[in-house]
Amino acid sequence: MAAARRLVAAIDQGTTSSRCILFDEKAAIVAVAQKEHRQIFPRPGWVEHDAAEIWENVRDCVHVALARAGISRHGLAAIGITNQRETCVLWDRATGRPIHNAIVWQDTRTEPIMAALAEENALGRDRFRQKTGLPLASYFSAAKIALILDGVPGAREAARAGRIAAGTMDSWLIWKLTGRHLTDITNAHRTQLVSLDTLDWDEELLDAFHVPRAMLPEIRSSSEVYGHAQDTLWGVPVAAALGDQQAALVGQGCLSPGQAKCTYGTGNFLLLNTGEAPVHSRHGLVTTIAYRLGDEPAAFALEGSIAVTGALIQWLRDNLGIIDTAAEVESLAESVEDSGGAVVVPAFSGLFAPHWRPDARGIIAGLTGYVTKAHLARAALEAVACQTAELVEAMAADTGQPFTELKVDGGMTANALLMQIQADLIELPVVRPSVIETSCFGAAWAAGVATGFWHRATLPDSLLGVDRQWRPVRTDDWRVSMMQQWDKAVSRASGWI
Ligand SMILES: Nc1ncnc2c1ncn2[C@@H]1O[C@H](COP(=O)(O)OP(=O)(O)O)[C@@H](O)[C@H]1O
Ligand SMILES: O=P(O)(O)OC[C@H](O)CO
Repeated sequence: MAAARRLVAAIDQGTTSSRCILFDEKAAIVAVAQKEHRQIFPRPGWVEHDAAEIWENVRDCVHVALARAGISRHGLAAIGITNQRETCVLWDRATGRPIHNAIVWQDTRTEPIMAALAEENALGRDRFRQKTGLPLASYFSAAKIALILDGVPGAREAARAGRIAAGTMDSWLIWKLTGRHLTDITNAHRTQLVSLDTLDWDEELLDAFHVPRAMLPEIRSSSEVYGHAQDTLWGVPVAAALGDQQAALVGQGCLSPGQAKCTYGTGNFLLLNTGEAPVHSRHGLVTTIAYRLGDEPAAFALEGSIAVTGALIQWLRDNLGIIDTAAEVESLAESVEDSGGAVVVPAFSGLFAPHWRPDARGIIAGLTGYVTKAHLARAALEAVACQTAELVEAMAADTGQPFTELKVDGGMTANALLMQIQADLIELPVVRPSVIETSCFGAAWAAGVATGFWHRATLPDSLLGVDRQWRPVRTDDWRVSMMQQWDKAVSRASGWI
């Protein structure tokens, strides 16, 4: 009998969809399965997901991917998880059912709680930031957990008594797969309940956000065997979890200080590995945990987070109907030479880095009768590139070390026009690897290393080659005028509510 084929499965539980990708030992993609889930918008600024639906989708994706690869669970060496961060779910430990929809990272309803904390809590705005590396923003999970506890009758008492569990999506999936309540440090930190000093749940933060410790998972490294899957995936080791942006950093092979990548998905996230000590930003970036591989010390990163990039293209498709598919935005935008003076600021959830303006809302500025849907498509791509250029600049200012190139990945990097605009705006080469699913690959690699499928010394980027590069071609004048227009539009969008 032929030896069973050994593959590693990455589960990527993203904002809009879940997918499973199977990699072989050469990091080649053997099979992919993907399923979208409902975006639930109960009110403006509110965004929810049904965690039970997500679990079903994840399970289906794994089984479809296995079928496409022609293998059974016996052919799987390990499962690694990567996930949308900050989105959190509370469930009943006895029934395993969520007690409320998951509240998504983009949801802005905790803004008043964060504003009150900044004013009233003894820690104060600066101390929160110093302690956690994160600003007081609705983006992070802690206040979302408290909001559910206060909104569901009896939930707070049940949580104190240990009957309700809370977790980010990694934790929910590990629970569903293995029955164990764990999370990895990269995800745990994004709740804003972990201090950078101890890398553990922090009593002062738990108190400030009114989150009972009894409901929180045990914090583990990003790469170790957490447990073995049950039911139809019986026995497969679940051996890695990383927030999707951290997983992309790992997948791009940015395992040394000074290495950075930008992922273009629903939002954009630029992460720079800063090594074993946290670096605090003076330019609106956040300090985050990059990864902790088994017993190795944790690595930190500086992060620039943009809430809306790919989501803007989805909005053009789903809400305005000016394109049928996300990919069509490229040919539409290419049919014109510029945006015709239109500037889009997609501040749907306020503005994240480097501005942190919860009071901003989206605007389209510079409209005249000349502007067509093609100009809007181009303005949308320019908005993505301008926001990213701001992050590159902030990071260079924080570290005093300008990048020499920008490594990119994620769904939007299929858009060559966007990549060219990006290279022109940052005046640097933009480099795309052969596998743009780097979050999945990073999670697969971390799970593979934990189970001996890959050797720790086999660095992820040695398995991935470069697919394409874009070099800057436009003039300085063009770049300066683009950024000036952008700054002007950002100031108009800020303070809108
Ligand atoms: N060719 C394209 N041009 C522009 N945007 C695209 C293109 N293809 C996909 N996108 C956008 O990229 C996002 C999907 O990327 P992906 O990395 O799968 O995101 P996520 O992991 O956040 O769900 C969607 O928001 C979609 O609108
Ligand atoms: O689902 P994605 O890829 O848009 O990622 C979302 C981020 O993790 C939010 O912090």
